[in-house]
Amino acid sequence: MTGIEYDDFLNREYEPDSTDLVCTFSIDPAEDMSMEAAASRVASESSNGTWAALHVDEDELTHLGAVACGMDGNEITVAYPAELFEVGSMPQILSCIAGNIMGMKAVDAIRLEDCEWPKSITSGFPGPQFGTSVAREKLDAGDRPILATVPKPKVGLSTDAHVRVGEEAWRGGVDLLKDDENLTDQDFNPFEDRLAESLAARDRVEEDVGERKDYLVNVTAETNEMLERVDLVAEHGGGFVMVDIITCGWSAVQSVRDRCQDHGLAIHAHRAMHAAFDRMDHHGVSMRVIAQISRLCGVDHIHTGTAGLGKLANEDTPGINDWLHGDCHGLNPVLPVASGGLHPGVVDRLIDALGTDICIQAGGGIHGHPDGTHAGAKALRQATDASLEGVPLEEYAQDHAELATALDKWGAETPR
Ligand SMILES: O=C(COP(=O)(O)O)[C@H](O)[C@H](O)COP(=O)(O)O
Ligand SMILES: [Mg+2]
Repeated sequence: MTGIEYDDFLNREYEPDSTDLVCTFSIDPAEDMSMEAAASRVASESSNGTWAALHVDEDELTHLGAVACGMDGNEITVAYPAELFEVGSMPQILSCIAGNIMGMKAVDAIRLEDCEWPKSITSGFPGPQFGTSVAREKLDAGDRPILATVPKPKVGLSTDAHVRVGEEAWRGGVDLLKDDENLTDQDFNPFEDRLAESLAARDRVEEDVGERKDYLVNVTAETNEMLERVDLVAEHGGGFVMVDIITCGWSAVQSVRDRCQDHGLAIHAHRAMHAAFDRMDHHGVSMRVIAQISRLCGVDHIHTGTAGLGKLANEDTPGINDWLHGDCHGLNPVLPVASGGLHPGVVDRLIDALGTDICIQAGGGIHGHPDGTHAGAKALRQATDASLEGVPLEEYAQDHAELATALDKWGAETPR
């Protein structure tokens, strides 16, 4: 028997091995705490320790205890043994690495900034079924960014109006119609009517324009209901579902991912409520980690911001997108979605900042076009084509009237 105390969770000499989950936190220790004291409490509470000294078999301590092993300024590194984690359970992992420690008195603030995921953990998760390949497997976008639009007003349109807006946008050149995060199954626009009528319109447009189109229908609901909605999407011939991944929760996301595998459906992840975790730069869970978790759970698209060119608070969009595109023990890459305040006049800078393996999503930047949705969609497509051809937007606009009108209205401003 040996005693476990906080000091047992601190070892500056420890070198994480390839099976450890290595997490980087930034912490503000409480006034009376040294960095070491705070770091050891973080490692203890997030693995197998508690506030009181315990008397246990030495093996239990060494096998399941996390180790605070790095300290650099206010950043600490904590290594977790893989055996601490249940295979394939994102809720269980988060109850460790982003659980009680978020509210500890030992720290005034703590933020989970980044994780290095070992194969022993990633192999318990499916990862994306399609990821970036949706551009070619489900759509005809080739190597250009996928273009998507969300009808506005975000809720309140009747089913007919919603479908009409979608049809105009598809015909104008966007690939994907998307529901907004708070449109699900309300009386003014019931889920199944909207699904059936939107997909019927999609089929008509595809026939006429000769390009594949699809619909990101928001299936978000209580989990069993959500799975039924996923089945309905497959029955009606849809290729994608959209899920509000934070508000419905990780366990529900895992269930949806399983069901989508049965039907060959791709998952568009909307991140509404993420800012409750990631907006503070000194506390919470970073968007980078939320994106990592989402990839493990198997979403195909995820919103990662606009590199400062849109309406929402800024974050490290290029860094997150690089991670989503990069290798992660063979999991498919995820397609990052840039959304929030985008319009044709910022598309050139967006592609410069984020490359072409992205989805560009615009709501107001299409439907707010002075000549309406069809012209707005054309302008977004023209801005994308111009950027890929390396032609300045103003020059391209000389013989593309819809883009010219959009640039007259919004210029290159980034909205607030
Ligand atoms: O409705 C929109 C965009 O509409 P618009 O194009 O009219 O601004 C999206 O839900 C949010 O912007 C998502 O933001 P994020 O991608 O940051 O989660
Ligand atoms: Mg929205």
